[in-house]
Amino acid sequence: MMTNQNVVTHEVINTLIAVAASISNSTALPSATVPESMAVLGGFWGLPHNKNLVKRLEGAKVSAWIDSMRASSPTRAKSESQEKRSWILYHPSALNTFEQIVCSAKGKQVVVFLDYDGTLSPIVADPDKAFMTRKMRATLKGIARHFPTAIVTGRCRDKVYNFVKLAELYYAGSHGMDIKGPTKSQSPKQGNNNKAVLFQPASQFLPMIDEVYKILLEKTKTVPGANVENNKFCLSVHFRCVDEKSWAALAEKVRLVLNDYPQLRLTQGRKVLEIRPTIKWDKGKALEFLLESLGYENSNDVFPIYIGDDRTDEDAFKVLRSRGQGIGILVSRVAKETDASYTLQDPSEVEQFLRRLVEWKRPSTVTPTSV
Ligand SMILES: O=P(O)(O)OC[C@H]1O[C@H](O[C@H]2O[C@H](CO)[C@@H](O)[C@H](O)[C@H]2O)[C@H](O)[C@@H](O)[C@@H]1O
Repeated sequence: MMTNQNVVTHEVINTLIAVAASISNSTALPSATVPESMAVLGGFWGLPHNKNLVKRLEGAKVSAWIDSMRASSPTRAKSESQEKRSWILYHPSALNTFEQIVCSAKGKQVVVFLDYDGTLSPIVADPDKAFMTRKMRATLKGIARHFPTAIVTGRCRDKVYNFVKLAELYYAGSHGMDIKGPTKSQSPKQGNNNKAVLFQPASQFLPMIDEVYKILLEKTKTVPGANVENNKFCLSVHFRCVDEKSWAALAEKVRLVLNDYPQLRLTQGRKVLEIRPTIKWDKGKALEFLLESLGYENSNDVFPIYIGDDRTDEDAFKVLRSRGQGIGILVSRVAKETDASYTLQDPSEVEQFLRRLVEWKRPSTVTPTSV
């Protein structure tokens, strides 16, 4: 179905065609051959009068996804290159600058937001085995004792709860489209109120997501290593165990399926393509929703700390930047474009940072002197 929203103007189309033509190294179509209005089909530009151009545009889209996925999960870190050194200058280690960070947080309510995969658990080949260490769980427990704490993840909420297993946290699953508050309240603002917040802005998409999940399972079953994960309000197509030679073919299968679902969009993560509703909701909006639920909507006395490793975490880093509040910490060993202000290398550094936060907050114990 064509809506006003997905009809683009002649001018925009001409610009796109010129860009696409320059990408594919060919000449732009004369504007006279472009129809007056064209529908955007599932994020791909439908140009019925020139099939070759359509193919080139679609090809460009698929390779852009693949390039983006590669950039999100580089296979090895470049050694201390000039690029990395200057990146670190602008995004210093949150461990090396810990005193500076807590100095800015002094007198404010710290609220902790944590992505799951690649942040609390190391990246592994099998998404069902992305376990957190016991040490991380113990540290998280300590964090939740002192600060309101939320897990903000692309995963299905129930699945991430089964990994984390802490009832005192907020959980924002499916990229924030499924939010639930603690069932065991510890946060200072909540007192003993055990009422769980529940917010699901994409619930009308559930039947469509289920339908697309089944189609994708069927269409990708011939690609060795491909794995489709149902994250309730969104889906993940995993490329990690697929031979790189087959990536383009797998991405093309995904694109073809999505052509029939213009209400779904696609984002790229670490060797994963994520399919989700086109609603304006992301991890940044989830962060704002949670701050509001905690009563810090217009407060200057709050200091949110968001830690994440993925492109989807950038939405949350951007929100913090524009609010001018708190800090974003990117988990990465390699230089990446980011709106985060600080970095940590891997989940073990995340655990060290969180442990230092607990120690900072814990009242120092005075040893009684014996007479
Ligand atoms: O927002 P996140 O918590 O970072 O979730 C994003 C995706 O994470 C998971 O995939 C990633 O981790 C897997 C396990 O380490 C790894 O095998 C995969 O290659 C990574 O992309 C999760 O399985 C996805 O559903 C999430 O979308």
